[in-house]
Amino acid sequence: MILTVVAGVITDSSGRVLITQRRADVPFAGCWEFPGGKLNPQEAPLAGLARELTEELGITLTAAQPLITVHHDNPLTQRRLWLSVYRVTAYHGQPNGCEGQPLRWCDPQTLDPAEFPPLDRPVIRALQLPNLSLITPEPTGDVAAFVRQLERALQTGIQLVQLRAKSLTDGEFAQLAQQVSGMCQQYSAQLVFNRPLASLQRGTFNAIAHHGWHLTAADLSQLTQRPTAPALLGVSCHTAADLRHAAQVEADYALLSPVQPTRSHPDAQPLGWEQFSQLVATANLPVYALGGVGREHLIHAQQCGAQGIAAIRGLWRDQSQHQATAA
Ligand SMILES: Nc1nc2c([nH]c(=O)n2[C@H]2C[C@H](O)[C@@H](COP(=O)(O)OP(=O)(O)OP(=O)(O)O)O2)c(=O)[nH]1
Repeated sequence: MILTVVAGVITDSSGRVLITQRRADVPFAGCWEFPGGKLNPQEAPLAGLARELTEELGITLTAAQPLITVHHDNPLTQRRLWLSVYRVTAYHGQPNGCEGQPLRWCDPQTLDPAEFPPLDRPVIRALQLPNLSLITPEPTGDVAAFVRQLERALQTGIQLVQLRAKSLTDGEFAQLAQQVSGMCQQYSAQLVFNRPLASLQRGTFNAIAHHGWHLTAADLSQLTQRPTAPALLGVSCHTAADLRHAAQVEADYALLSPVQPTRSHPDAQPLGWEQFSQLVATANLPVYALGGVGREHLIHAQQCGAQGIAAIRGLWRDQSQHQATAA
């Protein structure tokens, strides 16, 4: 049996999101959740969301966009629950706990998955992650120029940076990472290191503040559970099996590639947007589109269910810089 639940993320003018507490006499009693509920038979998702938000909060929904859809199979009840979460982008009225439920407005970065039903974990991650993810190109020797260009990219609003420098030794990487980490902190951007799993597990870069890990699909396949060390764990995926494994080890997000033909991997067979959306639909974690994409593909990627796009070339220098360089 399939049960479909819709929920809405309502945001106030300072970016805080509204969460509500579940009653004591229902499953997941006392947990916090995003307001919403079960769809009625034949009910369209947005109509169901509008009904639930009126019943629970006394507001009138006028616009919403998909954020993420996640699912859970319960082997005991043989029930699959689909939870589709929308960002509420416009509504009328003032939210109230119409059913006596407590309400809280929270900074998304402070949401604690332990206070929510387990299915909300990827939903919370989706709220905490930006929609653009920069992968740095291979550094070519001039570290100062590399860091300057990174700063320009951060100034365009990049909030998630993957430092990828395959040609550097661990020692060289650590030196560069110190500077990159300082720069990312200055712009409040999240930073992940793309290094072999063994180096990351050895704690080679532990002295460098506040970084997460990014693992290749090959390294992901070595994991049997989420490593305890990084606060943020990103993984590269190319297949449905990779995505399943990423969700099993509770990675925070995946980069799924290549969506389109790309110069960096000319021999790889592109997924195309249709297959990309099919894979994202059951991924159970936030997924970025990677491979031959840039900012101009962001809206399309999100329409395909993605968190956003990840790119090297497409985000390292933005279009205006390209034009300035060309001119
Ligand atoms: N609304 C909501 N439900 C969630 C979230 N996360 C999550 O696992 N769920 C699950 C819990 C429940 O199994 C199911 C929602 O069912 P529910 O019984 O609360 O829905 P409802 O409001 O239609 O309740 P009712 O009228 O039938 O009493 O979805 C979430 O963030 N929001």
